[in-house]
Amino acid sequence: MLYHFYIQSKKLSSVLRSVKTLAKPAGARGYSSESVPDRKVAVLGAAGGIGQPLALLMKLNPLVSRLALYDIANTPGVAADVGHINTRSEVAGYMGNDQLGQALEDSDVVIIPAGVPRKPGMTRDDLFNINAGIVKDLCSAIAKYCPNAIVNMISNPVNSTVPIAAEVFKKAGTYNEKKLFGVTTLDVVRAKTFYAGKANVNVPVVGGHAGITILPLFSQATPKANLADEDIKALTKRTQDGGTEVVEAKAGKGSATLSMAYAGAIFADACLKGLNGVPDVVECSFVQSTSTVTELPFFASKVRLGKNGVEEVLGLGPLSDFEQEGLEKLKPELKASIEKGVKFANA
Ligand SMILES: NC(=O)c1ccc[n+]([C@@H]2O[C@H](COP(=O)([O-])OP(=O)(O)OC[C@H]3O[C@@H](n4cnc5c(N)ncnc54)[C@H](O)[C@@H]3O)[C@@H](O)[C@H]2O)c1
Ligand SMILES: O=C(O)C[C@H](O)C(=O)O
Repeated sequence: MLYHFYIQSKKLSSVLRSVKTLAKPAGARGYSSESVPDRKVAVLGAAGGIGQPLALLMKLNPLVSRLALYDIANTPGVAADVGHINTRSEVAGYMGNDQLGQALEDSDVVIIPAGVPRKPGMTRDDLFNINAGIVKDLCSAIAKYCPNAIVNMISNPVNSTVPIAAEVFKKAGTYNEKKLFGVTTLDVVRAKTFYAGKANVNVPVVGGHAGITILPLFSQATPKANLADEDIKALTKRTQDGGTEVVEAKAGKGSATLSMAYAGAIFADACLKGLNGVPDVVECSFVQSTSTVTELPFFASKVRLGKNGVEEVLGLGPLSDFEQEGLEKLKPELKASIEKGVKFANA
């Protein structure tokens, strides 16, 4: 079990090895002692199903020096618990709107898993009415207290919450398209797992984060398995329905939390590495897009991360006929979700 986790966790190995490596000088981890920058990460929704294991994984990340855990309830307990782990970062818990500013001040990266999860029979869009307001308020506070932070949006529906965040930041005059990310890493994690069992593969997943808007590009998998078209179709559907598979298995007790915390920790780690100047950090993410990718204003693409957030949004690359068809099919739904978010933020 642990062995499997190790194999799957190659990208997160620096995080998971941190307990051991923290006993060594910082230089042993690829940074000289002087060059390990001070980095504050805030998790909003830190007492939730994703928030708690994500707080744990961020506490294990040696790139984090300050960890702020914010929620509307229960953060003192989570912060006390996580804070006893003897790794680099100092942990502080913040609870309630009065403490949100303190939680956010000076943050380099803000991760948002705040909001309600799905129950069986619901779509992610069914969460819009509650989560849109939560995200809008949290983003207004980000604009006020840490306008330069990188934002990792986990709260669903990501296809709409990211455009909401963009509009809030635009209104506040703080929008930086290079620093706003919808976290779609779980789609990549699933595509890799379903495609190749436990092996270390790379599969880009583009589009958005809901049903058919999730488009895994198995034709670009490396290393490539020799699979029949029917198998690729089945893998695509399973990746698109991965969230629903977990929601149904949890039978009313929420959606993916542990795999999401893992995925969120990988993405936040990539953002921190980019900020710290580590070269060639590439992850898929739902970001502001351009006509060189598609006509849609936001789209999940391979993104090169750097000191300022997005360094480069990479093109889609060659698509198979099946993927090209999937791309055309997803556009109307993704466009409508983006427009719904924009309209809500400007109402
Ligand atoms: N992007 C993805 O791939 C992905 C994957 C899984 C889940 N999600 C989404 O993440 C969200 C959270 O899921 P969960 O399972 O952790 O839910 P959860 O209910 O277990 O936790 C949510 C937490 O958010 C907190 N919260 C609510 N309003 C808040 C506010 N205004 N400020 C701060 N915190 C607030 C709650 O108190 C709770 O602790 C859901 O919207 C879910 O759909 C996204
Ligand atoms: O499916 C959900 O509602 C949660 C999340 O978006 C997921 O993909 O697991």
